[in-house]
Amino acid sequence: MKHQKYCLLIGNSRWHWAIQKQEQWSFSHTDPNPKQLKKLKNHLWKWAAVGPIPSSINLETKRCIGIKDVPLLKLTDWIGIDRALGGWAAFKQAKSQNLHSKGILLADAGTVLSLTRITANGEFAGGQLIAGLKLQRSSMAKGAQKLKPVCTDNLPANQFPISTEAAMLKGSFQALLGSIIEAQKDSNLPLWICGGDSEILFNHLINRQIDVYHRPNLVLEGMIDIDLPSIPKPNPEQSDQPYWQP
Ligand SMILES: Nc1ncnc2c1ncn2[C@@H]1O[C@H](COP(=O)(O)OP(=O)(O)O)[C@@H](O)[C@H]1O
Ligand SMILES: CC(C)(COP(=O)(O)O)[C@@H](O)C(=O)NCCC(=O)O
Repeated sequence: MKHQKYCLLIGNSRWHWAIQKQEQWSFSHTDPNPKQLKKLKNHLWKWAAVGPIPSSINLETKRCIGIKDVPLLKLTDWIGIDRALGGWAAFKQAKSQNLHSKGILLADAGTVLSLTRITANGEFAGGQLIAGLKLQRSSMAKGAQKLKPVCTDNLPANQFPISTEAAMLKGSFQALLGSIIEAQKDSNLPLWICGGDSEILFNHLINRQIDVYHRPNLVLEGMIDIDLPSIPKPNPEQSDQPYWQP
């Protein structure tokens, strides 16, 4: 089966792909791989980056999504494109289900946990940035003499573990969970959550009487939907375009 087109978001930990097969989009998250990207760079439909772009590859600038392409109001030019796209996609989905009357709060649990507030009118209204789960754990190991890198992702069930590693795992997770719960309380907005650590966070959030919607691939969904004035709209009749699977 041929892949008609794909989108790439370069994150700070991983590369995130949306791949269209026939009429269906699927999503995949890979380690950065400049060699593979070199092979397919001429076939990318749209791309965007908040992480490092390999210097050896010239990706087509007309296919790069910028802040100006995202139809939210009051966006700053320094906000991460992943926050803008995720916020727009969440706002659009909320609006289509009539869940946007108060606005929304987006939590993107990536390398950095970004909290992004969007008003009922679709305006960017600030947020918070917190070191993400892996980053918290690696920073503790780097910055404290007696803390070693954690070797597992398994979250301890015990709220107050005895071992150092389990305490690091639990503490970093609670830092994220607590930040999200507190921000949701402060904003009193429905919470949308996406990103690499969103599933485990969602599983802990659903029991907390919070209005929470889990859409792990919101940023890629935003990329698929966004119109770029510089590139033609896809022709659904044309199924023999070049393809590549990450
Ligand atoms: N295979 C994986 N590789 C790296 N991080 C992963 C993986 N699976 C889940 N994660 C979690 O995802 C988080 C990074 O989220 P991700 O959405 O990949 O970040 P980014 O968009 O910044 O590249 C990490 O904190 C980590 O705990
Ligand atoms: C906050 C981020 C580092 C998150 O990146 P990620 O963890 O998703 O790779 C990124 O959105 C970014 O570089 N933002 C620029 C600053 C801002 O949004 O205010």
